[in-house]
Amino acid sequence: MKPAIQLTGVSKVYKDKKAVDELTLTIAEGTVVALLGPNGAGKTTTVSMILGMHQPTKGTVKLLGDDPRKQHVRDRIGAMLQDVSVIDGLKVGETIELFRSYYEKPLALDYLLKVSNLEAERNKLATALSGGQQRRLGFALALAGDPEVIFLDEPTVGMDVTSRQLFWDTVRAMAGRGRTIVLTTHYLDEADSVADRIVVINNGRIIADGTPSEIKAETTGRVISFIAGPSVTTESLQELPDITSIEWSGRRVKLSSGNTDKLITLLVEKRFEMRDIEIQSGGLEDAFQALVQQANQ
Ligand SMILES: Nc1ncnc2c1ncn2[C@@H]1O[C@H](COP(=O)(O)OP(=O)(O)OP(=O)(O)O)[C@@H](O)[C@H]1O
Repeated sequence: MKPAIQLTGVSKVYKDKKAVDELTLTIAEGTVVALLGPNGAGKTTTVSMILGMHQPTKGTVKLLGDDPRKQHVRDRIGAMLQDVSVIDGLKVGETIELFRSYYEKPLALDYLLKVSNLEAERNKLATALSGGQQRRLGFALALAGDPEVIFLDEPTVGMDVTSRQLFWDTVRAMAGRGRTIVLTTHYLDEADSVADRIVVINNGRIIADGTPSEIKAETTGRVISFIAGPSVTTESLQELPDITSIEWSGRRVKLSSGNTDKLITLLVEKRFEMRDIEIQSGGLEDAFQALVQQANQ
């Protein structure tokens, strides 16, 4: 499989902050890759270097085998970034038409309106769209030139459930047509269901890389959850060994651990007040929390 994106020893330093640290990553054509990481991990910086918007302090970036700033490369990529800038005075349909006119073989206007769920807004001024609708317009604009590589930076923020579903169906359909898709998201369930590969970044470095099931398997962690009695506090739980994360939802507490057998024994021995106990295999969310926590230790 030919690489669509190649980063070799890429670093980006802003004044005294190393946002990206010696990142080496190859993304094959036709794959959907999710870049995950906590706030400030370096995801957006990485994407902006792949797009040629920022220059690396060190290392090399190749997009479709060449410098991302070259016009023939730019013509073959589409990006939906966090800020969508709409053009004053243009309607939705006109905005999409304008973007289509930049490309040799654009996708049809009707198709773009359909997949962005903006058919009803076609004659509205783009500036009059809601935040979620503007993001969907950003998606239509990113796809306008039928790009070979598509970048989606936190694409579904502010989208309603129907638009989100349609959005991911379209992304999968684009991947089915051999397009390469790189996305960043904080919605791990979306990454789990849509990505072929997940790359976890923390402090500018890759801390895990694999299929969603490989990432989940990497942390053998499982989850114990129970409804906690009044005496159970975060502090009392933190005294127990092997807990990788503690999450509360009302009085239900969810504990992730690499050794749930030992943990449940300790919880019983130490007479923690518990009812309605459940033990589950950890999902991507738990694997992600555990990976970031391990990396920060
Ligand atoms: N233009 C800039 N000048 C200085 N520091 C910057 C700049 N852009 C990013 N940074 C810093 O670089 C680090 C990585 O930021 P980046 O936006 O790439 O993270 P991210 O993983 O995309 O985060 P988020 O999930 O919050 O979007 C952060 O510490 C951020 O404060």
